[in-house]
Amino acid sequence: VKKQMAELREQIEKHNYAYYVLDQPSISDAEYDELMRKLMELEEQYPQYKTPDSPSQRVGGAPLEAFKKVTHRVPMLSLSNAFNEGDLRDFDRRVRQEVGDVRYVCELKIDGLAVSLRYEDGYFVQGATRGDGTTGEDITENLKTIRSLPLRLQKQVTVEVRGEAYMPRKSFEKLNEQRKMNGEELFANPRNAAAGSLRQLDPKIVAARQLDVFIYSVVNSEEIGLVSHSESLRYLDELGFKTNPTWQVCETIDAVLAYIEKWHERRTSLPYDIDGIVIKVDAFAQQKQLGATAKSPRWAIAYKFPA
Ligand SMILES: COc1nc2nc(N)nc(N)c2nc1C
Repeated sequence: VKKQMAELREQIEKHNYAYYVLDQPSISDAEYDELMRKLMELEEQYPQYKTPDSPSQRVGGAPLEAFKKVTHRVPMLSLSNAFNEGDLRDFDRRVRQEVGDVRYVCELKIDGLAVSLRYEDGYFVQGATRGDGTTGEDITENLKTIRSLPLRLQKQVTVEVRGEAYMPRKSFEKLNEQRKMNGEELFANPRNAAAGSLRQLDPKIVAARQLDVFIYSVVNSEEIGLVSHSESLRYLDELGFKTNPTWQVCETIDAVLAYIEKWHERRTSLPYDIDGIVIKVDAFAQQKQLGATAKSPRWAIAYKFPA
């Protein structure tokens, strides 16, 4: 039975990955539900074979009294902003003055909320909100309900990663439909809906909100031996995280401006809200040279779309 349950977990997480990370369903919902039912029945009968990474942990346990506080070992900084081409050219000039020739990585800035996820030997052990950058709230149980968040990585590594939890626009519209029917106050936008959902003390409510997450950085990248941001993004894919596939290396600020133009036009075709573009120096050695202020990294900037 123990082996049968391990195989069931493996199978269900494989379908989970295909559906929620690759967006390519591998079995029908009915078959998936049947596998889940079978696993939860066996976990009822043989609790001794239940494991922390079991997909049954995603449906949400008992509501919490309150959220525990979490101190971030590496502060979660916020990005400084650029509002026009001049700001971006100033950023590029300053960076080149300090580090010489440089490559950037451009990414969509998802309009959600920053989260930090810790894994030990490949198992998800804790997830927290940004909070004030130093102290956040432990929302581990709520984050487990996000189907694209792996409960166990493809490698047995101890890693801390950061990303953006968000509510896809379809989930947002469905949620507000329901709230309208129940005469409840509507959420103003997907970002508020995601923040409000992750602050729920009852994980079962969170599970129903159909949140998602994009992972965009490895905190202990040096320890792991990664040398650039683009390499980290590939590493995150290998570990089984959901990363946003639209990132691009840009050798010049003109290429950055072109990327911004492209995604400013295309953003309504995305299934989630973005509020800008993030530009990062790719090489970690150069990021280190540029360092950070108390508030923000000096090797990255967020270009905000005009409201
Ligand atoms: C390096 O720090 C960051 N990187 C980011 N990257 C993306 N794509 N989106 C963000 N919101 C973001 N936020 C921060 C603080």
